[in-house]
Amino acid sequence: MASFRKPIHIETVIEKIWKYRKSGENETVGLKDTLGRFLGEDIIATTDIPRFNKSPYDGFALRAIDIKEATSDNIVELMVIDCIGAGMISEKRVQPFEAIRIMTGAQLPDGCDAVMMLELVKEITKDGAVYIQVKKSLKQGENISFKGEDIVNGKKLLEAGIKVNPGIQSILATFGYSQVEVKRQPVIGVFATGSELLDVEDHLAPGKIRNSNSYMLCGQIERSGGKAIHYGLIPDSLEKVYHSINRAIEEVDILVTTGGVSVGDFDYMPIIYEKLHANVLCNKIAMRPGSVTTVAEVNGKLLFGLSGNPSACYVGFELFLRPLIRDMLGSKKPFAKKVKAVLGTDFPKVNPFTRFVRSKLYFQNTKLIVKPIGLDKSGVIYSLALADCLLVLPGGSRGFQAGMEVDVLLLEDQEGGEKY
Ligand SMILES: Nc1nc2c(c(=O)[nH]1)N[C@H]1C(S)=C(S)[C@@H](COP(=O)(O)OP(=O)(O)OC[C@H]3O[C@@H](n4cnc5c(N)ncnc54)[C@H](O)[C@@H]3O)O[C@H]1N2
Ligand code: MOO
Ligand SMILES: [Mg+2]
Repeated sequence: MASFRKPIHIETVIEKIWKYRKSGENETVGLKDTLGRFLGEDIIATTDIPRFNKSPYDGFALRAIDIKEATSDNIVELMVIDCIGAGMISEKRVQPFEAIRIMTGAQLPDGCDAVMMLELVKEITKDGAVYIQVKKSLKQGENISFKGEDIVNGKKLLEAGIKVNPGIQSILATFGYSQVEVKRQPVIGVFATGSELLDVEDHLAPGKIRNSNSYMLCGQIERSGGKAIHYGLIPDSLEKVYHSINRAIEEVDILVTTGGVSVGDFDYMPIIYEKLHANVLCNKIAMRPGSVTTVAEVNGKLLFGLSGNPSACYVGFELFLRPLIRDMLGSKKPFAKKVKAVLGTDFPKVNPFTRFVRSKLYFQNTKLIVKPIGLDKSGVIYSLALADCLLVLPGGSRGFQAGMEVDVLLLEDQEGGEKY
């Protein structure tokens, strides 16, 4: 007989699971392998950037004072005494009315305080010496990239827990990090349970469907920064599911199952939690979809029983597993980022539980508009492919009208939020 389950609030679930979160350890990886990883250490500048005053143009380094009066009617001639490219240093020092030919990126020679672009001067040769004819003046400091203008030595540039993007890889390379401390990726095992399930390569048979949740969950785990172990399928068999879970739980930081958590005859997960002597933290959450999301703890490890219904499974992962994974990766903003948007269409359906509607964001002039996408049923999959956010509609007895301001949780954002 199905037992009554008391729904609990999302915040309470977070509080309960947060007690079992584990801070992730660090590991060292080569710089090329850091993309998408999370920094395990703060990154502090160890030099000024640029390291020296340098030329941003191919041109001539000169003294601004010498060309102060230069105009097209008053051409000033400077003698060119040297030529340097990036990586070269001039040993010469300019005297009045002298210049040094300089290429982009080369260190500005001592005594020079401005750079004139090549295209703006005429070069001539007189008595075997090269001169430039200058037709315009420059201010002191004009056309120079100054030492430290980008980054000052000693500045804290990036905090541990930030996701590495290509720009961060450029910083790491600049400061000589051939090896980088990153957070170890939490390992999350995924089992799909259900006798109706087939593998992707299997031919369809009457009453059967292909397992899509495992692939979706592994993708969600990887999008969150974790490492997924795809354990495959288990039919609805108490013994098989129990033994598979018992074995796998040793190999992972968190174990996720989909299916079999509701009250059906073949929904064995509740009995399996008992058999595992698991501490069930929740088995009904005041949310839609995903109300059957179950979380249990076995010897300090979390076991998530997500719904078999694909959309409920997806939402359960995003609300509870994503923040846990991000937290283990050292993120100070482990939750999905929440923004305000304008509801683009009426949503009359009422529900006592908070609803998370797969939706899409649009810009309309300067306004951010959110519209539900696809069918709002927990068994559907198409909306998952198209959604870039979850529209949050608080539970209650009234529907929602177009034009109302609503909260939206971003699915693809990488910065995150401090809470829901
Ligand atoms: N009498 C009641 N029935 C149901 C209740 C309830 O409260 N009382 N809750 C409903 C809600 S809400 C949900 S959500 C589902 C949860 O079901 P389970 O978590 O037990 O999942 P299953 O029964 O195993 O499967 C549900 C559905 O999802 C399909 N499925 C399962 N696994 C996969 C997979 N890996 N890939 C794709 N699709 C999958 C499965 O074939 C079913 O159609 O229970 C409601 N019932
Ligand atoms: O637990 Mo269900 O997800 O509301 O369809
Ligand atoms: Mg079921």
